[in-house]
Amino acid sequence: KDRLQYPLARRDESVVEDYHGLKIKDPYRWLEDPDAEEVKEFVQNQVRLTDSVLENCETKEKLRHNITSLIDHPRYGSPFRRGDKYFYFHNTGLQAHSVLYMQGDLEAEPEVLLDPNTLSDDGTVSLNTFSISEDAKYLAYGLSSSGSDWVAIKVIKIDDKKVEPDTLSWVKFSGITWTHDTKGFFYGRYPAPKDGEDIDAGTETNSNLYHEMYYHFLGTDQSQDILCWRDHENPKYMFGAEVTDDGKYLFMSIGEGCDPVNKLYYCDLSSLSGGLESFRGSSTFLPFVKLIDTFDAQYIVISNDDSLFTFLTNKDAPKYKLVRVDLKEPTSWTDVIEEHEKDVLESACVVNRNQLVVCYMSDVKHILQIRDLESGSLLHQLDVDIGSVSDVSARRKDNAFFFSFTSYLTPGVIYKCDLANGSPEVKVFREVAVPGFDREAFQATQVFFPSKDGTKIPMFIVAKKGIKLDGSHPCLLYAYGGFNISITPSFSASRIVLSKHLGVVFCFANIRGGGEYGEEWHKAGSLAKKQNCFDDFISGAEYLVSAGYTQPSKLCIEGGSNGGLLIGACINQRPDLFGCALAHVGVMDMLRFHKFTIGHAWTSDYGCSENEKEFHWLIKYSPLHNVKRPWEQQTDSLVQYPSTMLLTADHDDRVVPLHSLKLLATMQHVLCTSLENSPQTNPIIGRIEVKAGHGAGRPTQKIIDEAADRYSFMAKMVNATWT
Ligand SMILES: O=C(NCC(=O)N1CCC[C@H]1C(=O)O)OCc1ccccc1
Repeated sequence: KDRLQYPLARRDESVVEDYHGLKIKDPYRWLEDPDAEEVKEFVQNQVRLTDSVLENCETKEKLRHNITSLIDHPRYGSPFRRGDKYFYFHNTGLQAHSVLYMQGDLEAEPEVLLDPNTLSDDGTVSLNTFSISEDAKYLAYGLSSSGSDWVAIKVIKIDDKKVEPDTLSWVKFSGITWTHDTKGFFYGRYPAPKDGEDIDAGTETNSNLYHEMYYHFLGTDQSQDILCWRDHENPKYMFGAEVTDDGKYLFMSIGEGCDPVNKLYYCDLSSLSGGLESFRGSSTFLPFVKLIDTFDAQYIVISNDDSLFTFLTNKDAPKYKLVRVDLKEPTSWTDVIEEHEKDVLESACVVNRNQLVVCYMSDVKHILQIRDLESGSLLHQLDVDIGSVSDVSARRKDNAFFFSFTSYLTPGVIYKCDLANGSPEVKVFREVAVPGFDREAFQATQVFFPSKDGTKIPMFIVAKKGIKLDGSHPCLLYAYGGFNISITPSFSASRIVLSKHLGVVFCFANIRGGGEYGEEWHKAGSLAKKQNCFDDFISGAEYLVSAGYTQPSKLCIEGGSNGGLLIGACINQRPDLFGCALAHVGVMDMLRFHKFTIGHAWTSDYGCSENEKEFHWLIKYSPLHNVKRPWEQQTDSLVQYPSTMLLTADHDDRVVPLHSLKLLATMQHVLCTSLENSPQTNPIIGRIEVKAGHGAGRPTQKIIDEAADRYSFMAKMVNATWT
């Protein structure tokens, strides 16, 4: 590849910061201001460079066409019930967003309730959250613009589908929780930014602190909402509301980061003499009882019979268990379902009056069981395929429930499980066929490879059937590795196209930091042990090479957000091991991430550079601070970094674009422009999207366009040929 002409970016050598006695330079600090003309110019120069590289990626249009046609199949969400109606989401195939439908019963003619595609002509307005009142009279929904985390809440009256005047602003990281009298709902927000009106919400970087919980009375102005709770002593606290199935209790969970731990307060709504109205105009908070007032563990409300409650918790149970307590005797807890010695108890919900639908994750595959609510004892095990169960939709008063199933080679099936007559009857409720996809042509296997410290790491490998393990195949290795998030099997149209037409073997490594084996697995990839994530991922790559799936020059690694950090760290640590690297919206500046938007919440996994001990963890792997020209001792020559694409977007206010921009400038300087005859011929480029954010709510066309860009870049860089 001929060497690229990179745009030069100013280095401000005067920016030096003292971290606990260590002086650290930050010459691209100026890239942190999205509104600065110089930054806009830097972005334009990078976009021009990337466009010139992408023009020569021959498979782009074929990929776009094939991904479009494979995505163009009908997709459904599990139906869910409110009142006596059914509701479900459906996308005919290429709609920018799924549409919310409702039906009187499962055979009735469905009618559109909310079509987010009508809310903008370019699909940049998306549905972030929603909730239908208990009596199915109202739908409250939160809209995001350009992929920002900021939400505006609106309300529709269901019988005439008229949009009500209610409009709630500056909502963020919030659900919508109706009281069962349908008088209104609880939600979370931040104080409006001082110059709030004229910011392009989602492009600002300031820190989100002082979250608040409010209650909105239907039909009134937001200024009339009552402030239920906030905590000025703890600016990082965030509040989530939930009303119990019987409508009696408001539960508020309090978190201060991303760890699976929360305080849990509750308010007996029936005990409020004048109801919530009596708090209008008053400055007193709701009267909460502090059931749990520490961050020792996570507590999730599963069900209650009056004051007798069932919770899902990881208290003394890193793989979770079900416990019971009577609010009248809040110190005596009993186990309902004990912690399993290997499998993670992921969810439980009440159905059929006195039964539980319980979902375990066992070696990254899901198991569904029916259990007795009172005793927790196992009644039935549902035999589902190897893959992922999601979207379990059940109500205590119903004797049937729905759940979705997907896997690498199963686009999507919705099952209905009927419990009316004793043993469960599971039937396919909806199954989508994907024209042009023949699952028999592929094979999905799970392997366990040893990491650097010997820990066995699960990995899924998907390839065309019968490939020879001769190291000749292009390979795409993906992982995340953080925040207790598990990467379970799912269908990816774009990866099927890569496999079918470019012979790509695609893999998912379940590295530490995720939730695959519960909280111990998460902790083993966090804080002082974050390097385990990188070791696991590197070992996975070495396994794929040694087992003959691929070779370094044909291996592409991909990850997003915390997974983008993974990619940034791994190309710094092992530039020789990969031919291509795709890092989406990565956290790249580990010394400053906590200063922007919601970054402060991630110190639970990363620590914070303001703490000396934690600073020394972070400086060792921070992508921005560990870019150096690779030198190969044995050949006494410079090897180069893999071809690298950093992807970000102007309205990403989850992981602000400055992370990718600073890393891009640093890599181009250290590896390319600061060296006359730089050996770096592999491109180092940035794909910077406009009117787009972190990923949630991205319209279908933008998903397709980005996939075509990044995978045609990959195809060219690993010399994959189209067949
Ligand atoms: O920040 C996150 N989630 C973590 C997140 O989005 N992260 C964590 C690291 C970078 C990025 C990612 O990997 O997507 O969500 C916002 C939130 C809501 C409620 C309570 C705390 C925080």
